[in-house]
Order: sequence, then C-alpha cells, then structure tokens
Amino acid sequence: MGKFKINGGNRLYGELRVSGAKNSVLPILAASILNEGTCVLHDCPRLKDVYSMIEILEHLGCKITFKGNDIIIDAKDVKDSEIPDNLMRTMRSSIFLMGALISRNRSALMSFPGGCDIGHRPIDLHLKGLRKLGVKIEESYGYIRCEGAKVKGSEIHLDLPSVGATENIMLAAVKAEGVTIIRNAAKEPEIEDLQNFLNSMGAKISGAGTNTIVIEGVKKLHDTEYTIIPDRIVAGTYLCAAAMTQGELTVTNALKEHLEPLLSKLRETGCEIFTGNDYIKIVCNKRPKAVDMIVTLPYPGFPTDLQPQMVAVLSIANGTSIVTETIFDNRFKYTEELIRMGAGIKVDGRVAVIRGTEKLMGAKVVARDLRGGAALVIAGLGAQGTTIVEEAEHIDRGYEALEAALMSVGGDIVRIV
Ligand SMILES: CC(=O)N[C@H]1[C@@H](OP(=O)(O)OP(=O)(O)OC[C@H]2O[C@@H](n3ccc(=O)[nH]c3=O)[C@H](O)[C@@H]2O)O[C@H](CO)[C@@H](O)[C@@H]1O
Ligand SMILES: C=C(OP(=O)(O)O)C(=O)O
Repeated sequence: MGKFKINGGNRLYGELRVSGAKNSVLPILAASILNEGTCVLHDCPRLKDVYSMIEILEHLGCKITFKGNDIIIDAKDVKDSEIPDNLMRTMRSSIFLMGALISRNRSALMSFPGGCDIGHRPIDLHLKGLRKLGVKIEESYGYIRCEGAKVKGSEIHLDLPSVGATENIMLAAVKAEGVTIIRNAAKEPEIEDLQNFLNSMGAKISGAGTNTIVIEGVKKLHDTEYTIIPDRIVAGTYLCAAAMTQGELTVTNALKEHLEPLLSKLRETGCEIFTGNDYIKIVCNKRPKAVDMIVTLPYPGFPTDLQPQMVAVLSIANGTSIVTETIFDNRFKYTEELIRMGAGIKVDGRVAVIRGTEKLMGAKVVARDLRGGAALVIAGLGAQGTTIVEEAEHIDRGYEALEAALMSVGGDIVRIV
C-alpha cells in the first residue's frame, strides 16, 4: 500500500502535459475486441485501471503490447466469453466487456463490476438497454449470463443519461442487424471518442456528443490506429492544484472546450485563465474567493469527477461556498479527511457547505477513492507542514505518476511505502 508524503507550501510553477483520458481508453480497449484483427492506440495513460483492462483482455485471448504510451491489441483469438469475478471486481469499467463480448462472441458471462465507493452504482440501465436489443439476460448467484444470438437494432430511451450504459449499448449495437437509436444519451466527450474509434474500424455511428446517437449495424470491422483524447479530469486536477498553491501552470494537451464549467468557476475564485488550441494556462496570485454555487451535472455541466478537487480549493477560499453533488449519492466521504486538515466543511446529504479557512494543516489522511484522493493531494500541497496520504493505489487508478508530475513543477511530494 503506497503513500504520498507531501511537504506543503510550495507554489506550483511550470508546464505539465496531460496524456490520454482514462474514461476514453477503457471503453476503447474493450471495443478493440470487436475487430478480429489488430488495433493500435496512441497516448494511452499508464494507469492501474488500464493494466486491469489489459489483464481482462489477455484472459479473453488477446495478445497485447504496451510500449511507451502505445497499446497494440491483437484480438484474432478471442474465443472466451467468461470473465472471472476477481477480474470483474478490479474496476467499474470491466462492465464494458458485456457489450463488447455480445458484439464479438454473441455471448458473455460475468459478475457485477467493482470500482470506487462513491455511492450506489447499479447497472440496470445497461441491462435494460441490452434487453431492448434482443439480448437474453439471466442473473443468478451474482453472475450475469448474456446470450445475443439475435441482436437487433432498436430505439432505446435511457431513463437517465448514463455514460456507461450509453457506451455499452453502442458496443452491443455496432454489429446488430438494423439501426439502433439511443435517446437521452450521455453527451460526455469520451462517448464521442468511442464513436470516433469505432467508426475508424468501420462502424457506422453518428450523433455522439448530442443526446441522440444512431448506430447502423455493420457486418465486419477492420484494423485501425487511433489516438485517445486528452484527459479533461487530469487537466482539471492540475489546474486546481495551481489554484490551491497560488501558482502558475500551463497545462498542455488540454482542450478548453471540455473544461468550460471548471474554468468558469476557477475564474470566479479570482484565478486568471488563458487558453490556446491545446493548452490552458492558469495564473493565481492570491487566496481564492469562495463561489456561491457549484452543482455537479451530466456533461456539459460541472463534472462530478472534479468536485472533490474543487472542494479542496474552496476549503482555503475567502468566504463560504456551497457545492451540490447530484450524480453520486456518497461522493463527499473524503471531506472527513479534509476536516482532519482543518477544513470547515459541513455535509448534509448531497450538499456541502465549505467555510474557507486561511490555511490547512498537514495531517495523516486516507484516500478512500480516486478523486477524493486527488483532492487530499491538492490539499497537502497547499497545507502548512507535512501531509501523508495513505492508500495511494486509489489515486493510481486515474493518474499516471502523479508525484513525478507535481514534483516537476515544484511540488514537494514523494511516494513512500
Ligand atoms: C469509466 C467512466 O467513464 N467513468 C465515468 C462514468 O461512470 P459511469 O458510467 O458509471 O456513470 P453513469 O453516468 O452511468 O452514472 C451516473 C448515475 O447514473 C446512475 N446509474 C447508472 C447506470 C445504471 O445502469 N443505473 C443508474 O442508476 C448511477 O448510479 C449514477 O448515479 O461517468 C461518471 C459520471 O460522469 C463519472 O464519474 C465516471 O468517471
Ligand atoms: C468515478 C470514476 O471512475 P470509474 O467510473 O472508473 O470508477 C472517476 O474517474 O472519477
């Protein structure tokens, strides 16, 4: 179990490059088995979740090479359709293999996915959508058996715009007979990235990025080479770290159009933001101001995956801020650890009231989930004294060598055992 040791107080200054998005590369890796050949992916982040996905693909029969940030997937010999429980439980994204295996092998057998403890995360909308495509699904003793011999295009109206359900239905519909229309689809940029990847293999999908996605079934796909879009959540995390330390950072390979809700709130705190085609520069010279309202919402609303990092910044703001979490029902757990560092936070259900304090104090804290852990690292960078963030493996799920990146711009952070 690794830990981060952070001596707070250093102003972050310099340039950081963001690599490909975790939430793109994971469904895209699953999607690569739709092609009975080879896919080459560029700018893949070296993350714990990416290694977990590779382990599942290898179990299914893929041959994988991970060199630098390129992944080559040879999926000629995918015969197996069963994923053992221990592999399913490693992360939430293991569920993408359900749609992918239905497309590839017309069957799938798996247990429920694992993932960070941030609230109730059912898969009912995934199963409802797949059933609408004609997949026969049986659930027994914690296992889900899918049989998709007669997958047929259909119109599916999602009860809520679930990112994962939208992607899983897309994956299952690529080789279905006829046309599938997903209405009230999620609009996250990573869904558009999955569409673009699948189309680069010969799929016929349009509309991703809007709330209606149309998938025309095709018979066969072909080899492709594809570059993953930049990780907007990693970019946002770096920007919050700069705001926390009253620093100055240029974040490259970052797309401002994917980060508007965060940039607008950082401007409200008093930070200056400058943007170009593929970079975002943040300049913060004074203590941040409080913001009266942040509400997490599906894209293009404020992302739930940046809520903890922003709360860390607001914990040292001048004034009182209110943050409402509408996506997950238990995503404020990390605030208990921030309170150990002196933060003035009261949580009532889905609302957090943050009374800014001038300085946080270093403390021993525990990362309970990925983004909550990132928030604790940010807090540690700004705090007086030493912070130890335990259970760093949660953070490794979504950040490639976070300590090296932060150290390169002046953060005093090391990994210890
Ligand atoms: C790998 C990936 O891309 N993960 C992201 C994805 O997760 P994920 O795809 O799991 O998130 P969803 O959009 O599906 O979940 C949103 C909400 O819908 C609910 N729900 C979801 C599915 C379902 O079948 N039934 C149901 O009720 C969930 O409990 C949650 O309250 O989107 C989340 C919301 O932006 C992000 O925080 C995650 O980082
Ligand atoms: C919740 C997250 O991811 P996942 O859906 O992979 O658990 C996240 O990236 O913050």
